[in-house]
Order: sequence, then C-alpha cells, then structure tokens
Amino acid sequence: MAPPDNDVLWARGLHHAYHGSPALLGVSLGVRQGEILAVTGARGSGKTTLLGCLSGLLLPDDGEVWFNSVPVHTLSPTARERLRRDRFGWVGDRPQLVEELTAWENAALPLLLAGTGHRKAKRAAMEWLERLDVGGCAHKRPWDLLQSQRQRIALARALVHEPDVLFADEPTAPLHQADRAQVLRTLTTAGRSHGITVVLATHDPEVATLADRTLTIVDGRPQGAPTEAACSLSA
Ligand SMILES: Nc1ncnc2c1ncn2[C@@H]1O[C@H](COP(=O)(O)OP(=O)(O)OP(=O)(O)O)[C@@H](O)[C@H]1O
Repeated sequence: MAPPDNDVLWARGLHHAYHGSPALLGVSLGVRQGEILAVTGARGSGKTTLLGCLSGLLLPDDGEVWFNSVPVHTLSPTARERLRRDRFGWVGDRPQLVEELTAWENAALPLLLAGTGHRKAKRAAMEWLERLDVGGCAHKRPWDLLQSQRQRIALARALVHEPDVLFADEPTAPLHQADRAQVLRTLTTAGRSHGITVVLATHDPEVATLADRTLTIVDGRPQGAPTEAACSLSA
C-alpha cells in the first residue's frame, strides 16, 4: 500500500520483538510535514522501539515504514544509515559525544561528514550552540562540560543539518526543571521555524502538551486502537 501524499512519515502495522519478547504490536501512524508528534506511554511501553523503527535504526519484524516515497523497511543497511545521517536527526536521553572533539566540532559533525566546508559547518554549529545557550562552551571538550551542556550540544548536533525529521527520545531526561523548558522551547521553535517534523518520545504528559498531536502507546499498542488495520492516526 502506498502512503498518503501529505505524510512525511508513515507507518503501518509495525511489529517488533526482542528475542521473542514483543515490544511493538501493530502500530500505525502518519506524521505530516512540520508536525510535532508526541509519543507518550509508561516506561517500557515501546516508545524507543517505535522511534527506532521509524528512523530506520531498527528493522520491524513486520509492517512498513515510509519516509516520503522511500520504503525505509526495504532499504539496505547502508541506505538506511545514509538516510539517517542525511535526512534525520536523533537526540536521546543520554548525550553521546565524541570526547576527542570540541563542542562545536561535535555539533558540526553531520555537516562535516556530509562534506560541508569547515568554515560553513562551524558557522552553522555556532548558531545552534548560541540558540541553545552553550555558545560559550564551543571550544571545550565534552569531559569539561556539565551533563545539561552536553545534552544541548547533542541537540545542536541533531539540528545542525536541518533534518527533515528530528527524533527526540526523552531529550529532557538528563536536565533539571529550569533547563528542560528552555531546551524544549528551542526544540519546538526550531521545528516550527525550520519546518522540521519532530517525533518526540516522552513519559512526561506536560512535555507532550507542546506537541500538535499525541500518540499514546500502551504495552506496544496504540491506546484506543481496536485493531491494527483501523489505527491510521493521520489527522
Ligand atoms: N535491546 C533490547 N533487548 C531486549 N529487550 C528490549 C530491548 N530494548 C527494549 N526492550 C524491551 O522492549 C520493551 C519496550 O522497550 P522500549 O525501550 O521501546 O520502551 P520505552 O517506552 O521507550 O521505555 P523507556 O521510557 O523506559 O525508554 C520493554 O519491555 C523493554 O524492556
């Protein structure tokens, strides 16, 4: 089945199990260009697994994932890796930075890997670091930074190449309350001003209020969806 034209990301009947233990049991959804979709649910409900399948990091055992007209579930591992690098951004709940590189080099990595010139990549990285209030850390190495600063740098890295889709998996988890609001605001503002579609996994209902729409997962199933065939969630 072909995905609807107006969905940038579309999935149907996703199933995924780890060593026989089911984590996703028939999730279908559509996400529109520029939309901010919150994926909520208790710990262990399947949010990370869903984001993994949507972003091509994981292959579903069954079901389809389409990014625009690209069937992600049929791509080779190399093509999926390229798609993730060039068109998607990912920020998780733990900032994983390259310890040997400075903060700005970490933030600029997607551009440098894609062959963007050093000066242009640095300028773009610096802009995102400033927006996230960590411009002053640009020349420090990760080990010299607070966890909250590291997380902002990881977010800058996820946004620097202005991806089509940003996958954010509990992005505020390592932050204090005051930092959370600012990072979330930057994330949603960036999404809206740059037309970046955001898929945001969170177990915090307050975070989900910033989204345009919420999909709640309960034990690997979309809440309120009676059968997987009936749960296309496009508005
Ligand atoms: N690598 C893995 N190996 C085995 N089981 C896994 C693995 N990753 C996740 N699971 C299991 O799959 C189920 C869904 O996990 P998942 O991480 O997708 O949920 P989640 O909603 O993102 O949870 P959390 O909020 O704790 O991150 C859970 O039962 C979890 O224990």
